[in-house]
Amino acid sequence: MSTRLPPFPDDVPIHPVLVIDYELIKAGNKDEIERLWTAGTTLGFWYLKNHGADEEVNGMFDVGTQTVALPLEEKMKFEQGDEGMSFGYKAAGTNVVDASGTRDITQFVNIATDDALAWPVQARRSYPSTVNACMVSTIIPFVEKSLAVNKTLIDVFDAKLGLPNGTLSKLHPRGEFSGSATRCTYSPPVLDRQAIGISAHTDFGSLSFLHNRLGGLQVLVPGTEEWQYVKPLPGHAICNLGDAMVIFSGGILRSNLHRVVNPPGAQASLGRYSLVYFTRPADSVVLRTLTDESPLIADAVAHASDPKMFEPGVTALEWLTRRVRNRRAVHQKGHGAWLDSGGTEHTMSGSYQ
Ligand SMILES: O=C(O)CCC(=O)C(=O)O
Ligand SMILES: [Fe+2]
Repeated sequence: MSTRLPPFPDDVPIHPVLVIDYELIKAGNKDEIERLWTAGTTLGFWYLKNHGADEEVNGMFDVGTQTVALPLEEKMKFEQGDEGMSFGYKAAGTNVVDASGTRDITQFVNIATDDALAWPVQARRSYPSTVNACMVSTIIPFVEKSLAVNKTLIDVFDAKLGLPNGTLSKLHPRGEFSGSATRCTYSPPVLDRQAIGISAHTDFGSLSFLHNRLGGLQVLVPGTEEWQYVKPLPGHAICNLGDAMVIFSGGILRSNLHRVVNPPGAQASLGRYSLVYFTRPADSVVLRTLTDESPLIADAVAHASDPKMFEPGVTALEWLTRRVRNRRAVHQKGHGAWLDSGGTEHTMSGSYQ
């Protein structure tokens, strides 16, 4: 599927995003680490090349395609439900994309890392047959690669934030239940209007390892109200930081608003598949700023305009559940649930919409 896609047009504005070389990061290259730090503290997005997961990523796109092709009735047996459970199948039209209640067009399946690592034992829930059939050949290898990449990157932020070695890593322990998951997404082509595939959001957890073939992803350009495309580059992942890292770092790190709209130009006629691995803190981790662990973070909080923002007083599981639940269409009577579906962008950019 990857070689014959229509090209991303060259006449739409694209946002400049730093390219980080994973091999150089692993080798401890100081300049590359500095560039990763710049990316994490300015936009919170970067491309990652040489991540070594191409084969697993290609396999996962096939898992996504096969799962989407199942009859809806079959997929609905694994639906997430309306109470904020993030694992399982999410049917198109079950979320809203704005305060007036417009339904989404995007379906996805989220596979819990806890289930991949416990396989064949069921840790969190069951999945469609296409997921089960590829667990050993494709999903577990993809999860292992993603865990390794994200841990390496998180360790770099740990050191740059002045935290005692492994502080952030300990908040993401492999042996404890978490919201970490693999997501295969599909949005059908919409040719007659500008459609929102995934509404404006910051990611809920710590670090996302995203793989795109078609355009459609846009970031809100910091300090403006303008959305710009992030152009998919072959072999390059797109990484972005989530709310938990903003909170842990007292706002030093950025979790930027992004959304998915129609792919641009000739790409608009194709259905859009994408793939993300989300690293999230253990369910029981209380989201709080690591002030006591780092003078740098303590200083950032001391100068923050709204330091209370970084003490939501909830666990990672509660944060995730609230954000997932409150975008479900069923909860949108009045505008309350939509307004309570946001993340750290409320004070970080002041431009949540
Ligand atoms: O599909 C994409 O490009 C982005 C997906 C995304 O932002 C998400 O699933 O959180
Ligand atoms: Fe996202």
